[in-house]
Amino acid sequence: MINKVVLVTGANSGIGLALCERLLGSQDAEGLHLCLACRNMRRAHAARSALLGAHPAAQVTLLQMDTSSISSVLSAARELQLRFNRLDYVYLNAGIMPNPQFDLKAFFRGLFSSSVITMFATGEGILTQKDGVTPDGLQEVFATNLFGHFLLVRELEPLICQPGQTSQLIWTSSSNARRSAFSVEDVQHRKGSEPYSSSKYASDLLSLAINTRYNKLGLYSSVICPGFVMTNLTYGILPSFPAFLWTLLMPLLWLIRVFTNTFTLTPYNGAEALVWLFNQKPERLDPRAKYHSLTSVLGHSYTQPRQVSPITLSTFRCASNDVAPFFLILFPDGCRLGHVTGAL
Ligand SMILES: NC(=O)C1=CN([C@@H]2O[C@H](COP(=O)(O)OP(=O)(O)OC[C@H]3O[C@@H](n4cnc5c(N)ncnc54)[C@H](OP(=O)(O)O)[C@@H]3O)[C@@H](O)[C@H]2O)C=CC1
Ligand SMILES: CC(C)=CCC[C@@H](C)[C@H]1CC[C@H]2C3=C(CC[C@]12C)[C@@]1(C)CCC(=O)C[C@@H]1CC3
Repeated sequence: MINKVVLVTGANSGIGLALCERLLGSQDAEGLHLCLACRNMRRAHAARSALLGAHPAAQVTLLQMDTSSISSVLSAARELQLRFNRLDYVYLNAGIMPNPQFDLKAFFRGLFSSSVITMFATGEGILTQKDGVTPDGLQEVFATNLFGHFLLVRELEPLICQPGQTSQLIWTSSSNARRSAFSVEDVQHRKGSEPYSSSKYASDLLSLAINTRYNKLGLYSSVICPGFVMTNLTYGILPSFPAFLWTLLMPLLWLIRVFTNTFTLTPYNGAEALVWLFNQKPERLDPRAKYHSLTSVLGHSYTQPRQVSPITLSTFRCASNDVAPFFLILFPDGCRLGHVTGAL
C-alpha cells in the first residue's frame, strides 16, 4: 500500500541520491513510493539498482525529465498525472553549475582577509560561470535550476493542491545565493557572470512567492542549503584536480569545520535538512527561514533554520517594488506558457 509519494529531481547522484537512500532507510519508509526524476536514464537505472540493492522491498520508480527542456518537463508532468493521484513531497533538487571558473588569486587574497570564513561558507568572490542557451532559447542555468522546476510545479497543481491534503515543495538552494547577483531587469542573468548564484537567489524568492499564493491551497514551499558537499558538481569546479587529491585534502577540509559548520562534505550530511523537512508539519514552518544542513567538528550533522540575513531582508523589503515584476512574470493570472517564456 502507498502512503506517501515522493518525487525527487536530480535523484541519480550526489545529494538527491543520498536523500533517497536516507528516506528508504528511515522508520517511515513503509508505504513510501519514491519517484526518481532524471534526465539520463542509464544513470537513473544505476541509482534505482543501488537503492533496491540496499532496500529490496522498496517502491522505486523512474521518470525521464530534463528540467532544462520545456517539452520534457511538460511530458513528465503529464506522465505523473497518469501514474499518481497525489504527490506528498516534491524535492526540486536538480541543478548545474556549468563551466565554473575558479579565481585562484581571489582565493589566496580571501585566505588572508577578514572575509575568509564567508568565502569558505559561500564560495563568494571566487567562482564565476559561463552560461549557455538551451534549444528553447532560455539561459541554461536559469532553465535547469529554476524555470523547469517552476513549470513542473505549475503543471502539477492538480496533484499537489488537493482539498484536505498538504503537499511540500523543497528546493535545494545554496549558501552561494546572493541578492546582488539577481536582477529583475535581467531575470535569467544573461549579462552577468554568476548565473548559479542568481538562480539560487531566485529560487529563494520563488519559494516565498509560492507560499504567499499556495498555502491556502495546502501547498507549502521551503528552501534548504546543503552546505559544501563533495559531489559531481563540486568536482567540476576544479576539473584539473583529480578526485584522489580531494581525498588527500579531506583532513584539511575536516579541520576547516572548526571555523565553519557548513563543510558538510558528504552527500549524506548535505541531505540532512532535506530529511529533516520530510518529518515536519509544513504549516508550522517559517516561510522566511532557510534550513541549513550543518556538521559539527565531531562530524555530527543537524539542521538549523536561519532567518534570511538582515541585509537580504531589508533589501528584499526595499526591493519589493523591483521584485514585483519578477512575480508578475511568474504568476500572471491565467498565465499561459507562451506568455511566460515570451516575457523572459
Ligand atoms: N555540492 C554542493 O556543495 C552544493 C550543491 N547544491 C545544490 O544541490 C543540488 C544537487 O547537486 P549535487 O548533488 O551537489 O550535484 P550532482 O551533480 O551530484 O547532482 C546534480 C543532479 O542534478 C541532475 N541534473 C542536472 N541537470 C539536470 C537537468 N537538466 N535535468 C534533470 N536533472 C539534471 C544531475 O543529473 P546528471 O547525473 O544527469 O548530471 C544530478 O542527478 C543542486 O541543485 C546544487 O546546486 C547546493 C549547495 C551546495
Ligand atoms: C582547502 C581547499 C582547497 C578548499 C576548497 C576551496 C574551494 C574550492 C571551496 C571553498 C568553499 C566551497 C563552496 C563551493 C564550491 C567549492 C568551494 C568554493 C560552493 C560554491 C559549491 C556550490 C554551492 O552551491 C555552494 C558551495 C559553497 C562553498
